[in-house]
Amino acid sequence: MNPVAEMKQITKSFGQNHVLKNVDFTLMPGSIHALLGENGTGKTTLMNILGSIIPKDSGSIKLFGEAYESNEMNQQVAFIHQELSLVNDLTVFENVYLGRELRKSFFLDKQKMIEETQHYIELLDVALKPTQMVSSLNPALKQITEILRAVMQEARIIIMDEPTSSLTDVEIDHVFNVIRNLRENGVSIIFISHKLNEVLEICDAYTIMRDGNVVATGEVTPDLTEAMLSRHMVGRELSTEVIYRERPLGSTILELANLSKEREYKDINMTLKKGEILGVTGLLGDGRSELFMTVAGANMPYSGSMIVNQKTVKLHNTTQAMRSRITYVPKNRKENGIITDLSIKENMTLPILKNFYRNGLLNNQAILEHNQCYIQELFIKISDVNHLITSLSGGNQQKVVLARALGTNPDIVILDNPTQGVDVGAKLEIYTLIMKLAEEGISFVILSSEFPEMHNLCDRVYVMFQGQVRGEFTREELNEEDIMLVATGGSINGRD
Ligand SMILES: Nc1ncnc2c1ncn2[C@@H]1O[C@H](COP(=O)(O)OP(=O)(O)OP(=O)(O)O)[C@@H](O)[C@H]1O
Repeated sequence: MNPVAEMKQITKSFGQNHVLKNVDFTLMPGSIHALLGENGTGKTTLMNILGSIIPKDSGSIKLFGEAYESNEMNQQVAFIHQELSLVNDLTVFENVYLGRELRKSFFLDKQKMIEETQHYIELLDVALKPTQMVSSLNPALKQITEILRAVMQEARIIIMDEPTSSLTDVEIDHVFNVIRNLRENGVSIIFISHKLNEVLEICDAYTIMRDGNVVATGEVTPDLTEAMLSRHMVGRELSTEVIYRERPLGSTILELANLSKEREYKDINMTLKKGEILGVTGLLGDGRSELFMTVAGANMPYSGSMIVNQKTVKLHNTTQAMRSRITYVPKNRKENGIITDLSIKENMTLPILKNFYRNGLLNNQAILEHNQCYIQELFIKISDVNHLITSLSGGNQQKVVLARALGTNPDIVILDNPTQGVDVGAKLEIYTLIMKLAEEGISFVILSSEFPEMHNLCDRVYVMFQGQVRGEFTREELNEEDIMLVATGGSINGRD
């Protein structure tokens, strides 16, 4: 069998930053191939070259056996980025045909487009309708619509950049079925991911990059383990110790009493203690993000009461929340977390910029020192803080967003999906920092779908289902099966 893509000795630099140093990458037909590596190691850059989004500096590429210059567009290679490019206000078939609509003389041939879309929906065996509005789809079906678009463009190679990073377990299964279906139809998939369990579950082959080089490549065999993959990724053995440390907790710092918001969440009663790390989990539609957006002053109006530091507060906006020393990192960094037109420095310090004025002038040195502290604590890979935030890799952008939140000197930090796109080693570093700050008395609310994340960090976990709290687990009671049961509407031993 001949490879469908062969990249040889690829190099790429951005200024003085030599990102790819003679990288070789081979993709076989009908293979699901994982591309792995720490944040900022060059995975997206390599794939941007294969997908002809940016040019290489040197090296050669063969596609389907023929020499290929990456400045030519090639419909046979599709790149599905983390931030999906669908138009919410259009239907599935309109999105699929966007920019290449079928016409009958001067008019759009809607009927034909709907029929063709339906044909491919059946081929992929998914529960979609061509005429459904994209805005009504859950994240998994949006991801699948992107895949549908790629397939209908006759793509033979589909690059997926962390396709599951904002999906729940049930949705991931759904997307995986579609990916397996594509493999059966001879499509090759490049699967960029930091979730090593998923790599072992679905991939046939893997390539691991470190610092712009390929350090390992091979087949996914039954004896391959997550530990083996992560050792290659970070170049050392990663600690398997749980980061959680027993410690005394303070008095209640946040109390939510009968908090309700129509169609989002109902009768929420929760408490958070000083220095506590509280997990809140559930499945799609559980209402946890909406609830804590309210607590962060970003989702009004609500009924019920909120007591922060013994005072009843009525928050109307995020500035008021910040005054109550509540800070918040939203999920979906690209849409809600970063300001793309601003530099790394500005993104890191924006909410506290006023603290750096001396006699009416901005003290740049103080900003740099503040930033430097977090760059070191969170191991952020940055060549120049004055560069645009978008010049950073996804995982490093996420760390900047975390640094911004922690830099506001908060009492309560709400983190929604905090380690989205962050590599395995860096995750542990973030958990270690959270634990250290909790020991210093900062309280955390971690909204997460990842059990290992909660197990590493949390003192207590609330489980939500359809906008209501349906279970509360102490650390001793934490176990994945019971949480899943409650998250899907069940109850354990008669408990609700
Ligand atoms: N357009 C750009 N301008 C300047 N530097 C860039 C640009 N794109 C990427 N880089 C740099 O190239 C390096 C590799 O980034 P890349 O996005 O390829 O990493 P990655 O392995 O995909 O990381 P992650 O897992 O965090 O997504 C980073 O140091 C990044 O800052």
